[in-house]
Amino acid sequence: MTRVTVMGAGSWGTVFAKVLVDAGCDVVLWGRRGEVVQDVNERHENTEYLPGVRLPEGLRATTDLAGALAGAEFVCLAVPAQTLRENLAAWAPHIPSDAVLVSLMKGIESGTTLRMSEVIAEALGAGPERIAVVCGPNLAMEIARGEPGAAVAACADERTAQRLQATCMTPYFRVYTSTDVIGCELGGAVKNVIALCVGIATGLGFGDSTKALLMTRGLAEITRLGVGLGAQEPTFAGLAGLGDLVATCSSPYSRNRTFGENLGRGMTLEEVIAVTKQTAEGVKSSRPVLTMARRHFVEMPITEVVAAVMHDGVPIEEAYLKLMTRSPKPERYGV
Ligand SMILES: NC(=O)c1ccc[n+]([C@@H]2O[C@H](COP(=O)([O-])OP(=O)(O)OC[C@H]3O[C@@H](n4cnc5c(N)ncnc54)[C@H](O)[C@@H]3O)[C@@H](O)[C@H]2O)c1
Ligand SMILES: O=P(O)(O)OC[C@H](O)CO
Repeated sequence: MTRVTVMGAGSWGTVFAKVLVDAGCDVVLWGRRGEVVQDVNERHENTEYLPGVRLPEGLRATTDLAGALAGAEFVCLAVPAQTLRENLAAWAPHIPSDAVLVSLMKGIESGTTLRMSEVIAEALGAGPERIAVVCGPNLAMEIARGEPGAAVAACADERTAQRLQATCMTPYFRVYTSTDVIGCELGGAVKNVIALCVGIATGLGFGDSTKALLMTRGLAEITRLGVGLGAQEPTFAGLAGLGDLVATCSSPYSRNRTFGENLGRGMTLEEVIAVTKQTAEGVKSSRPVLTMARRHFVEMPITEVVAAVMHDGVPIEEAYLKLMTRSPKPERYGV
């Protein structure tokens, strides 16, 4: 039995741990809070994050860091992107030196503009053959219910990607491999920024034509950035690109889309932050994504207005006008 540790007992960490148990692994879920851990162990539920979802009895949860990580062959990381570096500093002494480190996260580190795999490499000094990511259209609640879903397991080393694929495939969760770590991570992180914009449009009362416009042009700017940073263009037509963008921008389960929708409905940024209990990665990631884009001379107009609304106090009406009154140009997809 493959021994896997999942670090972070929020929505996705808990669901991915369930997937791993269903795939036949020996899984330990590490959480910070005793009450969540107790809930998982005693009631087989994570009431706070996934009310009503029955978790497998074989899933063990713990707050004991050393015990959780001892003997892990895969360590899956599912904490908010902006907390990863400080967490890894505390976890590092307990992580087995040959464990594969799997990012389940979809964010870009503020300040450094690093992807999660890059933060892992820096913080743990691990080589690319030990660092993988899992990305795709995976809304926690839907995968938790066993609805058919799929993801991409990406690693620079194809054999590691294949090992990871074998570790988390179930009859309801299909996993493909890729060696395009950059493309998968950027697809996952930047779609959150586009979903914020789609949410704002939804909150303003706009319909499917506007949403399709934002998703299509959003994919164009994600692809431009990705290719500029060395990703493979076809990745953005796949599960980690188009797939995740469509799922997130369409789903009322998406925290990013919901965050934007609340803003579009007229709540202030402070009010939306106060009612958002789970992680909406696009809010903080919008700024470092824009910084990367500028550094690489990539135009990202949707990201630009989202970052302006989230960080510079620009009113959404102004942002909307700015997007719609850009200079006329031919339609271009990708670079
Ligand atoms: N929820 C989904 O549907 C989904 C799907 C795929 C990927 N993801 C990605 O997974 C990552 C985690 O998201 P989530 O949905 O589990 O978020 P969440 O908000 O549901 O849970 C976050 C977890 O991290 C913990 N946490 C918060 N601050 C922490 C800190 N400083 N140190 C340690 N732990 C801390 C919380 O207690 C909680 O257990 C994000 O990058 C997200 O984009 C989420
Ligand atoms: O709830 P969100 O907006 O973080 O999106 C969840 C997943 O990333 C969808 O694939």
